[in-house]
Amino acid sequence: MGMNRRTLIPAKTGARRPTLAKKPPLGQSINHQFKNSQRPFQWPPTPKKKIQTTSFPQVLQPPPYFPYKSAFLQACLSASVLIFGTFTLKSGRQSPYFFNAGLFHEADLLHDISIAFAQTLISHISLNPTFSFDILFGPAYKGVPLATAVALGLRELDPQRFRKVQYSFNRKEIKDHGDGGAIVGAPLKGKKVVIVDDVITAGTAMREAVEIIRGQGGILVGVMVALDRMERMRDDGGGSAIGEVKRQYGVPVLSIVDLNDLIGTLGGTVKKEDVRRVEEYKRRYGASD
Ligand SMILES: O=P(O)(O)OC[C@H]1O[C@H](OP(=O)(O)OP(=O)(O)O)[C@H](O)[C@@H]1O
Ligand SMILES: O=C(O)c1cc(=O)[nH]c(=O)[nH]1
Repeated sequence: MGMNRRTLIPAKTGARRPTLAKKPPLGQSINHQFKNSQRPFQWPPTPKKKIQTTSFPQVLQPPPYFPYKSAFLQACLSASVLIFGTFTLKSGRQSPYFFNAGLFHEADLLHDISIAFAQTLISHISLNPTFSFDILFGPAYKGVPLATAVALGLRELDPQRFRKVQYSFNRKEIKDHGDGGAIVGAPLKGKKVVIVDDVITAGTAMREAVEIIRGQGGILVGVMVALDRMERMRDDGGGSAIGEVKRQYGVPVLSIVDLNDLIGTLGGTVKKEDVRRVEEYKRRYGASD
């Protein structure tokens, strides 16, 4: 999100898509793989009684492992959500790779990302049982379908617990007619808010989203992105964008995957030169604190 959006510039030679040996069969979603893996998914436990809110008073068992991470990366590569070339980012940095969440534009893929996000949040809750939230907030634009989809993904994985989970998002331009205003969806006032977005790079979009949420009377309790690019907030050094958000707002920052997960998956699927450029970029802008 953000008003000073820079142009996405593909390389002169065109963005390169990774070559995959085999596209996962249609319908073999992350959830399917999760359900059919050797160590079956044990989340959620069947609740004994109906819970109307998204508070988590009891101690819950964490999922035993996280196979959705690699399944999610596979889905990203298959759908060319992850591309290689030269791209100008919102921060102005020239990146050798780009995560285009706009390409999760088919029901099957949107379902995959919604389940991966939901599993990420549920895993966090299971390890931090006092954590609670009321509403998901998706910063315009790419955060909009993501927050909406995550609400559905949570409801799918645990309908008892998440059937009342809410979502909202902002308009980049304030509407002056009809329903008007800058926020669409459930009101934020007095609610505990989790931001859902595609990536965090330098953290500018997150800070902008927090301003909007606070301006609406919401209380930020967490941040969740599909990809943590593990970059510094400032070009000239200092801590990571995620670290700065954690320190500044005192909230957890979750990601389905991060740059290290990504690099670990690239071998054999993309050109060696692309991997080298990503590693070089990481040396220049990378931070993990
Ligand atoms: O951490 P940062 O350095 O702020 O960069 C990441 C942000 O940049 C992109 O948003 P952008 O404003 O480009 O727009 P979009 O969602 O409308 O595509 C992306 O969707 C993130 O929100
Ligand atoms: O930093 C950005 O602007 C950015 C990076 C990325 O990988 N994907 C995206 O949509 N924006």
